[in-house]
Amino acid sequence: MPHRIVHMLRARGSGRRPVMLAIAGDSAAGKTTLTRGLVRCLGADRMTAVCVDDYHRFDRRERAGRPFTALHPDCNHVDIMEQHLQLLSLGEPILKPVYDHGTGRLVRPELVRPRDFVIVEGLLPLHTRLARACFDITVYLDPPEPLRHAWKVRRDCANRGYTPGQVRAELARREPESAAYIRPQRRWADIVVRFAPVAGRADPPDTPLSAELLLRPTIDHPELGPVLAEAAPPGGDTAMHLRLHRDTDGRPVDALHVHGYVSPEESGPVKKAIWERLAGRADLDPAALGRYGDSGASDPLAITQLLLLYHLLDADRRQQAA
Ligand SMILES: Nc1ncnc2c1ncn2[C@@H]1O[C@H](COP(=O)(O)OP(=O)(O)OP(=O)(O)O)[C@@H](O)[C@H]1O
Ligand SMILES: O=C(CO)[C@H](O)[C@H](O)COP(=O)(O)O
Repeated sequence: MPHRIVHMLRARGSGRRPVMLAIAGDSAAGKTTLTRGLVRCLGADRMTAVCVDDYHRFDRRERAGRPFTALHPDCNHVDIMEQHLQLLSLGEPILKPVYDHGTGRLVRPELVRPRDFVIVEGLLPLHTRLARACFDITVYLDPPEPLRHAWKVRRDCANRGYTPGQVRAELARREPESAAYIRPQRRWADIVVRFAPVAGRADPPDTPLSAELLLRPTIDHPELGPVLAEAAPPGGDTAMHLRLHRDTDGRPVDALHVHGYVSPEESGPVKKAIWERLAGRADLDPAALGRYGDSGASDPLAITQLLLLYHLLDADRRQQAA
């Protein structure tokens, strides 16, 4: 059982090993946006970010003639990705392949030495049991499909040389593989994050998207109830709350909602309280959180990133105490 051996090796290893965070999701689900803020906040000298789309087996031209898309496990070196995740999780360097999204070509591999924290984002980081065994924290990004499609059209046309019609045709071609290989990874996430507009509200057009975070009991989350109650405005019209949801398997699960229209008076104390739980880390840069696109700023995104920082530092603290 190789995944059990990975669990054992990671638990037994003496000395510090990297804390591993997976961020899985479909193309243009927001993985890079979430990752970028974490790296900037914690510092690139302490955090390594790896994109597992680099393990594509075929370049864009070769893929065009195949019966599957970039989402299919057969279109990726999943076995090599697994080997590399195991090495990174034990603190060992890898020679990682590199896929250039601008040109669609596979280029010269790069040496990656894991720092204290490693974020692994991409299409299939939670696809196999062995890959999943390498992570301390797992996240799945789950925006509504129409929003993700709009993000993908905009991004692929601006940065990857596609026309809107090409992107829409590719999204349609990918749908069966999204259903078969990408979306099933949601099940393995400790935290499922959905950025979306709030239905039925007529907020000004630049209002950030709201965030809904399913906080599954597979890891220990910070106690947010009292913090939210304290920050709630008088009258009880709250823009941030914890509710009990039914997960896809019917089990109850906490869901944290942070609405895009949240006021700084309400979000400020909650951010401060989570920040204080980060053990007063003066070395973190809070200004890096909540940024998207060229100049967008979002409190729901900042709070999502703060919660992930909490988990990264908490996993690191537990590991050092063990
Ligand atoms: N929370 C958010 N609020 C507003 N826009 C967002 C948010 N998250 C992502 N976006 C926008 O969606 C687009 C796609 O995001 P991003 O590049 O982070 O996705 P990705 O999952 O890394 O994509 P891929 O895996 O295909 O490279 C970007 O234009 C980004 O600005
Ligand atoms: O799903 C994707 C993640 O970004 C890409 O589309 C995939 O990596 C292949 O890239 P492209 O076809 O744009 O060269």
